[in-house]
Amino acid sequence: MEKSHGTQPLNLCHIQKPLLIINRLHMLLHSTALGFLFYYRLSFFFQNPETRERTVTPLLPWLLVFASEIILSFIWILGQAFRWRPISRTVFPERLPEDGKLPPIDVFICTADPIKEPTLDVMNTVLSAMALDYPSEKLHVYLSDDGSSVVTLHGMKEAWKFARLWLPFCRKYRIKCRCPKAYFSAAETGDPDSAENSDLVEEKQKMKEMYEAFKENIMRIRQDSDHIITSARDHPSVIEVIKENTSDEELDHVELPLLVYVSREKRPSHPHHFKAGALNALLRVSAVMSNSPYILFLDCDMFCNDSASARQAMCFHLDPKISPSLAFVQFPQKFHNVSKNDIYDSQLRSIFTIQWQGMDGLKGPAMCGTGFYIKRVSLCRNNTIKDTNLPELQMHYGSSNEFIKSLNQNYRKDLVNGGHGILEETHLLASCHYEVSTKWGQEVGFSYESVAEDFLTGFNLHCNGWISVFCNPSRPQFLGTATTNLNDSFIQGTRWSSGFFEIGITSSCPLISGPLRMSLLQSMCYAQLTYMPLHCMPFWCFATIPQLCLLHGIPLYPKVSDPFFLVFLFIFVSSLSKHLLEVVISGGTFRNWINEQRIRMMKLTACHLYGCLHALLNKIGLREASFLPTNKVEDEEQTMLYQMDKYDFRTSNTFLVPMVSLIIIDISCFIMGLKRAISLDDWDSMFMQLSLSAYVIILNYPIIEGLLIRKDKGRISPSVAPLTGIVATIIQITSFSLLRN
Ligand SMILES: O=c1ccn([C@@H]2O[C@H](COP(=O)(O)OP(=O)(O)O[C@H]3O[C@H](CO)[C@@H](O)[C@H](O)[C@H]3O)[C@@H](O)[C@H]2O)c(=O)[nH]1
Ligand SMILES: [Mn+2]
Repeated sequence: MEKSHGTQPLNLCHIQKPLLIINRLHMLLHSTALGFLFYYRLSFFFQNPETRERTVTPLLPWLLVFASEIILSFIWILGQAFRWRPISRTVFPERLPEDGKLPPIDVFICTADPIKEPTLDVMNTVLSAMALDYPSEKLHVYLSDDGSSVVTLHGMKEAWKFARLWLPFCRKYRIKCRCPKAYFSAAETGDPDSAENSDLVEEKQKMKEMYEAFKENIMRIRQDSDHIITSARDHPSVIEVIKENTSDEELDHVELPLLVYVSREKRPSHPHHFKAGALNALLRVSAVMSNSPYILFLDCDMFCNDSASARQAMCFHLDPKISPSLAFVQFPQKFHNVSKNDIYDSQLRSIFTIQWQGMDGLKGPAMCGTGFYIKRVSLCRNNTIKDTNLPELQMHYGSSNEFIKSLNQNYRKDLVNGGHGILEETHLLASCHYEVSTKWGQEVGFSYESVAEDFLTGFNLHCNGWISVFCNPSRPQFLGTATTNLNDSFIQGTRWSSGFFEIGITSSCPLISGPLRMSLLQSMCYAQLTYMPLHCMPFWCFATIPQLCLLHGIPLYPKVSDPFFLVFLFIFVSSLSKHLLEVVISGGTFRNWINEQRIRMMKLTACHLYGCLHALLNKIGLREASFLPTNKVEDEEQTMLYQMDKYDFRTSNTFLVPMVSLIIIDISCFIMGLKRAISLDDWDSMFMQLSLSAYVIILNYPIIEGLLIRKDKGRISPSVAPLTGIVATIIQITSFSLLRN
């Protein structure tokens, strides 16, 4: 086996043949049906004006519904690019060269708020990263603290002390899950059975006590520093290499990765650009310290669940066939706190099964901010500038000559022995004015143009000819904290929609700049993601226009006796069943499918709408971009509701009002429409519209339940009702006057 590397491949790629065939067949059938639909809609305009008069359908609703169908079909066509060539990959880490030949890795973890992101959990992530199965002299862990909190800094020191005990334990017993919290709380971690090994049982117990002590220390720091208030928005930079000596000789000899605390300078006068700004500061600071050619990015809520990820990523980065153009290896985001029925689709199933596998078969998945190993040069290096042109280099990268030297990959500082003068340099690099009139945030590092910094940065890399791969081994490599309440899901969903849509309305729009710089299919994938929030427009139309027309007896769809009825029926059934198939293929259930349809509808009504609005307002300068971190504190009551599949409606009225108004309109139109259909015996022409309203009502049943039936804390507060009543009435009256015209 030793000799085999070099001859045997480090990774393999398989095309998912059956899925590919099903997908393409479905594309053919569905698009044919869409063709018929367009024919039906268009022929309306060429009808003899006299007959049109008799069909009593006014032009406006017909145009609105047709426009919605066009938008939906357009996004559907873009989405087919994900389904064109799905692939999967296998890796063979045992074929990697010996440890001495492995390249160094930096790990970047970022945290922003010690209240919303509990220090103990952040430290668990830090520990799991320090304990990656990789030579420790080649591993450097950096934590960026945007909250600049003493609790976090002291927490790091405690984590360092605990790592001295924890790492040898993990190495000795080859523990897979090296996040202590997860290891001690899980019933099953996939690790060697302790029943077989009495040493392990004993040591595990001891280790658990040590962990409890570590936990208590962190709690104590928290209490002790309650009175120290640092402003997260106004503070100098703090950079510290964590190193604590003990009196224990033996422990002092345990080899640990370099651990660095970085809190960049922040001043109200300078925009800090949220996470992207924090990551760029880390890129610079780490460049003059360890300057590793590869970097693993982690959010503070995402721990390493398998210590093997670094080696698995290297199976791609060290593969001579793809390595020169490979920018990053993306692992899926998986979550430790997702319930079986997953009512908020917190696991983002579609993205991490269907979409990323599909992009992997093209030029590689988009970047998702956490859980990826990237080549440093792909983020920092601009090959068009000559190494000797210092003024131009400084215009690009800023004034630090040390940083510019680091662009030469062989540059490395001996930090363990002091790294003379380096700490001063890092303060310059982490200062808030360092980036002023440089290319940071534009051509260098993470992009500042969108709050979905990861997505845009990945897109730019693909535009510049880089590729990426998606590595999805059966054991989750990283586990994060998913949002498990409506409020956080909405805040996150709004941020993503606005971030994505922002990109769609800039000059770097995937539809324009994409096809010129990457393959057509790859740019279609990006375009689908950026324009996906636009779904809210057709959705709002479909959930109001046909219903209001129903109320007024205006038919918008073919009669049941018309052959075109079958076309519409087919399109509806075909898209629902394709979604069901995709859910089932990725291990989901019928229940998951319904829940996904449901939450998708809720998100469309509220957060995609606001996302698009925010993006437009940001664009014209009427609003300032914001990145609210999600809440990672476990709330018992909320977790209980989530586990019981009950929506937690304790969210802002701005989200609730549109959702509830829509449902009120639908119900009232459905009842009146039904009455009308019965009295006039007009089923034939109104059947489609009746079914559509029924579908919206059934799917949104939890909202009705939350409004009228539930009595627990998570119900929809009755105070919303008057407001929604007003909104619903206004919509109905305007529509009435419009339709009568
Ligand atoms: O000003 C800020 C704001 C956030 N963060 C960090 O950014 C990370 C992600 O924030 P989180 O609140 O967990 O947001 P999510 O919506 O869960 O993040 C998803 O979406 C982001 C883009 O919107 C990506 O960057 C993330 O990787 C992806 O997991 C966390 O570690 C935060 O500490 C900062 O460092 N500085
Ligand atoms: Mn998160």
